[in-house]
Amino acid sequence: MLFLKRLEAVGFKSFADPLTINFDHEMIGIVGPNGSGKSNITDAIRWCLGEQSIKSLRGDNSEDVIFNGSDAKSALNMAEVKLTFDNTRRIFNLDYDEIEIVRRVFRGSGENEYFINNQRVRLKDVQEFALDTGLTKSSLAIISQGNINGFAEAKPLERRALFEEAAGVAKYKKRKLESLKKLERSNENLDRLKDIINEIERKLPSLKRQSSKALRYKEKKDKLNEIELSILVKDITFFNEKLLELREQQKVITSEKHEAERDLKNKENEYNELTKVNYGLDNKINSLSKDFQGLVTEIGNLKVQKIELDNKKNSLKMANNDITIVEMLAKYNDLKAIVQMETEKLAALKTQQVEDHDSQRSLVKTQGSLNEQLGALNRSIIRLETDLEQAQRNIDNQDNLHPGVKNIIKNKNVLPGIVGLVQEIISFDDKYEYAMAVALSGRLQDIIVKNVDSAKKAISYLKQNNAGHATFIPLDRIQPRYISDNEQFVIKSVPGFLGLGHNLITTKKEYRQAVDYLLSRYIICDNFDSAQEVGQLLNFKYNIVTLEGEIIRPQGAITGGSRNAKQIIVNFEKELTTIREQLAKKVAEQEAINKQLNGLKTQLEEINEKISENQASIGASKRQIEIVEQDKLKIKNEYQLLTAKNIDESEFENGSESININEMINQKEIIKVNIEQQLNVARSLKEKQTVTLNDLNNYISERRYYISALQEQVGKISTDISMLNVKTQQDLMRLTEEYHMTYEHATTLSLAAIDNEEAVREEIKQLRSDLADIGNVNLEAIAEYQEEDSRYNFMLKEYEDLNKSVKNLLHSISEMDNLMQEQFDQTIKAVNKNLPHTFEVLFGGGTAKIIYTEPDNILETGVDIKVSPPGKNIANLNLLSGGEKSLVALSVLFAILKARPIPLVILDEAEAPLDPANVERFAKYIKTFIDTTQFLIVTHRVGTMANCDILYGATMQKKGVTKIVSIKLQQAEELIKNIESEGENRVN
Ligand SMILES: Nc1ncnc2c1ncn2[C@@H]1O[C@H](COP(=O)(O)OP(=O)(O)OP(=O)(O)O)[C@@H](O)[C@H]1O
Repeated sequence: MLFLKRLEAVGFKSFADPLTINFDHEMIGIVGPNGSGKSNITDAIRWCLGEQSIKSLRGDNSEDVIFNGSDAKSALNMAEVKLTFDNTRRIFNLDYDEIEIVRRVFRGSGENEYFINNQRVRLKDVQEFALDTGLTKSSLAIISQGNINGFAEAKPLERRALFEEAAGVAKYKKRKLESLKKLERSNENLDRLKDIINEIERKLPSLKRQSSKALRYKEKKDKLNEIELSILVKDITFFNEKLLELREQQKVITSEKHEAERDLKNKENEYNELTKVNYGLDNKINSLSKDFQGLVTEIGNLKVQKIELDNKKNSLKMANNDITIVEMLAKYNDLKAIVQMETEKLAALKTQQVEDHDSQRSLVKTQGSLNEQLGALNRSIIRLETDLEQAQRNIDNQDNLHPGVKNIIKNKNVLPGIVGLVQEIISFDDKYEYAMAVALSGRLQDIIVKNVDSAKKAISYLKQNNAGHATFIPLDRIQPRYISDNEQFVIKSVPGFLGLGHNLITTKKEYRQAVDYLLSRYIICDNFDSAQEVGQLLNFKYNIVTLEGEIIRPQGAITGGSRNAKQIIVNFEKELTTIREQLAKKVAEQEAINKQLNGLKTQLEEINEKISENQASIGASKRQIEIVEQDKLKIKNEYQLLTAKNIDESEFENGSESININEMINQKEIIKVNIEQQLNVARSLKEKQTVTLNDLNNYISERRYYISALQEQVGKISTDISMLNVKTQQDLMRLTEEYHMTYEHATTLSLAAIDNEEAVREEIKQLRSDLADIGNVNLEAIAEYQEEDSRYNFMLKEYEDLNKSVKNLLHSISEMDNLMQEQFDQTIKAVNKNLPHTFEVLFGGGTAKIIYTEPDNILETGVDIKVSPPGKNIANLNLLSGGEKSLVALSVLFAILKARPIPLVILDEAEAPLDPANVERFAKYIKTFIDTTQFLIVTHRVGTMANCDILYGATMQKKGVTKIVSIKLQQAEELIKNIESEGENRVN
């Protein structure tokens, strides 16, 4: 039978050159001198079929099979052997007519590669294949000179292996061994799983308790959180609405209060004016009363005088009077002098009066202009107050800020380390407004924070609440980069260079680093020409900004055009401060004018008093003149009466009109009536004004009371606002700290509806008390329990599966045992049937029998062999000669081949110990098996060679490199002769 079709090798042992041997015959002989590489062919076949024992391949390590180099050829780095089998009889369980097996090994890595029909396979696969060929270490399919006696000398158990191989149970045994190993591993795993399951079972009940307690806690806590969050949001919303309402109320009441205060002021002014008028009326009434009384007295005096004169006249007429004329004249002259003096005094008083009136007019004029100024000032103050309110509103609302920035600033109190915005910490001269706006463009709303950690927290806050984004400048991290001293020195001399950006900013010491960081690489120039010059000097390396707001960027890009400063830097704080300053200035001006007006008022009062006093003095002076004139007239009349002539014609220009006392009395009466009328008018006026004054006084009291009530309300609202602010802040803080969200974000959530707030608050109380009752819980126990429970179930399942597979393994082992036992026993029986015959053929008589050492334990029994060569009775195989031992082994091999054919048998000088007659018998007998077995025979024996179908000669034409050539029997015989004669020569 043709089985092994071809062997190809390169680099394997002495096969340095590529070698191909076509085994196209059933009985192939290989001949050649010692060391020519014949046995290397057998080694190559075994190695290719997965032989792992390097010792049996006559080497020390796996790389020893690679060609090591010789005088003729240097060493190779790889060995490769390829075997091509005929598989038309499907000896290999593969659906191919031809099977190629390749093995390679590489020097250095020692790595082996296996291929079956060009498919890379594992060693195990190739070894399974080898079992199908029967060409394994322990089989009788490869018999060499070295192990031919081994069969006879082996122990029964070692010999059993050979029959197992022949019975084809070796592969089941191998599988059984694997199954047993697997069984052992599975049992170990079962123990391990049992331990784990026990451990989990111990832990699980306590974990379950903890988990269900934690679940109860969590359920209540979640519920509490949910409704508490709703309540919190509801409260904040309510507080916000209430705050709006209160602020509106406060505004309305404050404006009402202002209105009332203005009204009060007007009424107080009115009251003061009226009081002043009343005071004037009192003076007038007093003065008129005084005049009236004076007139009454004068009229009375005149009447008495008239009576006296009438009496005197009568007595003078009756007797010589004693009154000296001289005395009368003297008296008269005295009175004349008094009149003279009094008239001069009167003239001086009138002059003074004119002057006082002038002063009074000038003061009134000044008062008028001051009042005008005051009016304008009041209007400015109202305007500024409105602006102030607007600025404050802008600050409160912070509408100019980006949403992210606004959110951070709003929550500044709950976020750590927030310092403020860039726009809040800087100030600079107004003339740099455009330049700074350009230099800081986009950075004004950067947020300065104390450190990187604060920035991180703020960013995660923004992320968590989806509240926009912002840029942060951490003071502990930023590193300003400055323009070098040399460069500064160069540009300082350029006319129009104003300074470096950071040097033109005023800020607190602690923010200096941030300002330097933002502006230290900006150069400020007064116009574009100087900016251009600076740029050229520094090779356009830095930003250069002009006062007009043009900017030359590094590498020369220019931005410019018209701008609106107000739109550039919207700094409400600054605006607020400016308005406050303006307002303070106007209020100071208002106070100064009020002060001036008060001074004027005092001056006017003084001048009015002076005028009234002067008026009174003029009146008194006039009255005095009148009285003295009357005295003069009296003397004149008496004189006339006495002397019947005028006292002094020159003195009495109206001498023709004699003074008539009656007439004087009449005149005085008329004046008196007139004064009386004036007095009545003044008194009734005063009465009316007193009523008005009282009314005003009452009104003023009422207004004051009303204002203080309003003030009280404003105070109360302020307290309420503060309280609400505190509550809102507390709730917002809880929202941030406990729920990690902003109010705005919370309002976007779908929260539990609160229909009955009282009930919900009651529920919160109940939940809190429930939670307190539950006490300490381990929330992680929930996940732990779930994990452990599913681990437990998983382990149980594993345990069951493994248990099942153990049972399956046991079952298949027992099946394999049965199969092996049956197959083994059948094979032994079949071999025993053939052995007597094969024994007899090879020994030329006698008999042999295979026996079990433990017939009751076929599965493990050793195998012995009883032989009886012709005429001999042998108790022990060791007693046989070397040749006999070889013949026993060969007869068993042939018995096996008869019982169960093996496709390939390799015999490496197996017949060497036999004598020529036995060699002949041996070779002829082989011939009877070639229908079912292919033989590869390494031989030196002519008898064998003569029976081979083809002979190959192994030579080493190149030193150390085997070459195989096909030779004829005659050439082989000559070759053998040469070898033998060379051997004899060496011996001689
Ligand atoms: N790795 C190797 N590299 C080179 N040559 C090797 C290597 N391994 C073995 N050889 C050579 O192979 C030869 C042995 O070959 P082999 O045993 O096949 O000879 P043989 O023809 O069977 O000899 P004999 O008739 O004495 O049994 C030796 O010369 C040995 O040096």
